[in-house]
Amino acid sequence: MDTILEVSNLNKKFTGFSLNNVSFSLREGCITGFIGINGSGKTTTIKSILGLILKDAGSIKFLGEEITDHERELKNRIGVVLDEGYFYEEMTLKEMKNVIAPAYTNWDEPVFLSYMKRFNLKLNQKISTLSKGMRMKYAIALAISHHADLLIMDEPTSGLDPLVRSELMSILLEFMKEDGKSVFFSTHITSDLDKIADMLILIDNGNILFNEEKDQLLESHAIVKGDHKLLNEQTRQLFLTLHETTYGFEGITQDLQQVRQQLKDIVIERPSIEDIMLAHIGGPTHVI
Ligand SMILES: Nc1ncnc2c1ncn2[C@@H]1O[C@H](COP(=O)(O)OP(=O)(O)OP(=O)(O)O)[C@@H](O)[C@H]1O
Repeated sequence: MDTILEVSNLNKKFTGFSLNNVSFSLREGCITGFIGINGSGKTTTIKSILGLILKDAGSIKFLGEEITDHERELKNRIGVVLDEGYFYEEMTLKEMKNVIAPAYTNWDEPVFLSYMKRFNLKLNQKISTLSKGMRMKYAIALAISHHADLLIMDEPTSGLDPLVRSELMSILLEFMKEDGKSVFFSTHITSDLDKIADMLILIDNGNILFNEEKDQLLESHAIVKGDHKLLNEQTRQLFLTLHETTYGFEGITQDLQQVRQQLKDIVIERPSIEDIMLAHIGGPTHVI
């Protein structure tokens, strides 16, 4: 599968926070979830990719070309949905569209109008009167009406109810039906990714901790529960995180084969993406 976007050694320093040699690549035809807790660096990474903040160092290649060298041409092929919708509140949806559309050479008005209809959005409605869900749908309609190959979204599901979140997931899956499309979206609501993500990238404190296929990640990790007596210095090493009480333990392992060999009478369960994320950043898993 071809690489659509390649981020190499991206560095950005703020007082008290830095992106440290952030490197990852996005594959064509994949939905990639960019996960991490609040303040881990997701927005900073996305804004650096889009040139909305100036990176200190690093390279960002879109389809093999340095993005800053062919900015206008390459950005024509990227659709963007940002956390703070960069809209003028007093404008109507039509007026705002008239500001945005000319920036894209491939703008497709009939496609835009079909999304408006489908999302039940009125062109003469003011931006300020949109609910959060409607605002998100409007932002998506604007982002995908110029035949973008890559859709980049920063926390698109934040603040949305489960119904709208699930609608959004369906829209993304539909967008992916056409050949050569890719989606990169950041979220801390990892349950949104259970059904739709192909790849997962975890960032923590400005460092990439993993960039792997979702199914592979779910298969290579397991929740293990057992009697406290099974734990010793050696068996403890088999776990990424471990919660112990006087009665039992619960841990997440990446080495199930060794766990099965060394620990008997254990219960093994499938972890969620959230369990895996928290295990890698050293946060709490379940409370026993
Ligand atoms: N312009 C800025 N100046 C100084 N610090 C900043 C600036 N922008 C972001 N930061 C800091 O960088 C860190 C990472 O922020 P960022 O918004 O990238 O995290 P995030 O993973 O997107 O978080 P969230 O999920 O809460 O949106 C935070 O500590 C934030 O305060």
